[in-house]
Amino acid sequence: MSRPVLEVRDICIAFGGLRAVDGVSFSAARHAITTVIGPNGAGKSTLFNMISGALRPLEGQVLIDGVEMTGAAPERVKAAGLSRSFQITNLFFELTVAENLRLAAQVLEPAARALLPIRRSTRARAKTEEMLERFQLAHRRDELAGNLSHGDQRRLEIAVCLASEPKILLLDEPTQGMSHQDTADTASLVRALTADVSVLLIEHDIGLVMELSDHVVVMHQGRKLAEGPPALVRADPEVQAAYFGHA
Ligand SMILES: Nc1ncnc2c1ncn2[C@@H]1O[C@H](COP(=O)(O)OP(=O)(O)OP(=O)(O)O)[C@@H](O)[C@H]1O
Repeated sequence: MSRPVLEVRDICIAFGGLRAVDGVSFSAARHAITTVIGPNGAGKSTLFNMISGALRPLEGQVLIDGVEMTGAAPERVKAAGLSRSFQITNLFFELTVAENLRLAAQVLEPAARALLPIRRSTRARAKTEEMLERFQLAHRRDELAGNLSHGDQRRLEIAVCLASEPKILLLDEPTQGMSHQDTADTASLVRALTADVSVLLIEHDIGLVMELSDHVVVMHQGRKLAEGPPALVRADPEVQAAYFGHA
């Protein structure tokens, strides 16, 4: 079995007296979708914040592709191959769809070319075209990102995260606030992403969790309650009691 793309070992953090994440360990396999679920306040966002470098853990380790990244600044974690979608806040609303993508893809250019005119950035331009096609945004390429529908903005946000060719993509409720059709389209897009990238997802919609996930990690009150394939996790009586409100 190949080395997991992400390993979290016995990670902890406290806010005042509250152990918001308390001794959580799990691995995310390459080219798979690993989903973290749990009731409100379970510690999911705090866990993501420690993985992406926004918060420094009190104890434990985070390894990306075998390299220790515990407590590293978000820029270093990003350079190590982790990209995080902050819903739509990574977008520049006053720039066009294509410009948003080209900016994100600019990191693919060798440093020596960084100051050359944009028309010479061949890799960034090719990546922009690829993302426009793949995310069905080509017809909106010259539209300002701020003018897109909510669903298109969320799709552009994921495309922007992917444009830098990360190894692992953290997505926090990618379909939140989307229409039924946009949710279905985005779910199949996320599924297709695993050809290039490993996905770590926070998702509340249990239907989507079951449909998309290869592996599910259940959190409850800061701790890991269970993990495994989606159907097994869903059938677990402890998970039923804590998450679905019945035993
Ligand atoms: N910066 C902070 N300072 C103090 N307490 C915090 C802070 N961030 C999170 N918490 C607390 O830590 C616990 C875990 O919160 P977290 O946001 O990680 O949960 P969550 O599972 O992401 O919840 P939700 O599904 O509602 O987003 C909660 O009790 C929350 O109030």
